[in-house]
Amino acid sequence: MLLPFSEGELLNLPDCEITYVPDFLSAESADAYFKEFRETVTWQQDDIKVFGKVYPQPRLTALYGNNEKPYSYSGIVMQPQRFTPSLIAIKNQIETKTQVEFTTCLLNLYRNGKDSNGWHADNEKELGENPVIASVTLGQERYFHLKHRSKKELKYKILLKHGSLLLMQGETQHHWLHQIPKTARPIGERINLTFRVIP
Ligand SMILES: O=C(O)CCC(=O)C(=O)O
Ligand SMILES: [Fe+2]
Repeated sequence: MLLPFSEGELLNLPDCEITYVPDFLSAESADAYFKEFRETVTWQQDDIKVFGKVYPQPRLTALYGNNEKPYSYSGIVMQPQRFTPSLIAIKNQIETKTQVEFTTCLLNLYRNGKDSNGWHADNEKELGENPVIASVTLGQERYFHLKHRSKKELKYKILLKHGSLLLMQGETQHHWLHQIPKTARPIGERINLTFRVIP
């Protein structure tokens, strides 16, 4: 994947390849995209199964793509809708930087500080051996936590700001877990777009 260092910060962590690009979108286009996706995406709340118990997922989601391939995780199977022009525009902007062609975008809406995304790796088998994930943040900034699977002392957190891009690639999903924790602070809504490759 091509990404000149001048355009992003490669996190100084072992066993992973994670790049943060804080100013990926201008504030104006990030504002406009937030408003558009908030209003026009058909957000759904699925149930997830954790240790045999069923809970409503603590955020809303939607799936878009340029093929018919479903995406399955945590016992949920999502069918994609066709990419919208705005999702295609953002995807093209990411592809220019990364030289990777993305097929699918999972959108997350965190309505407030109680919404979250628990510890996981994006290692579903449809994503291939070394998944490439391009994650765009719109709206409220939230912390993104990382922890190494076996070296328990290795932890990291990064504040993902409005209009930023975070790229995970290489062996990242084999060795690290990530989460968006809850926060007790009164905060606003955040939309996250995670572009993925499901060939
Ligand atoms: O909201 C985020 O920044 C992370 C989302 C995520 O990890 C996922 O959808 O797999
Ligand atoms: Fe993830």
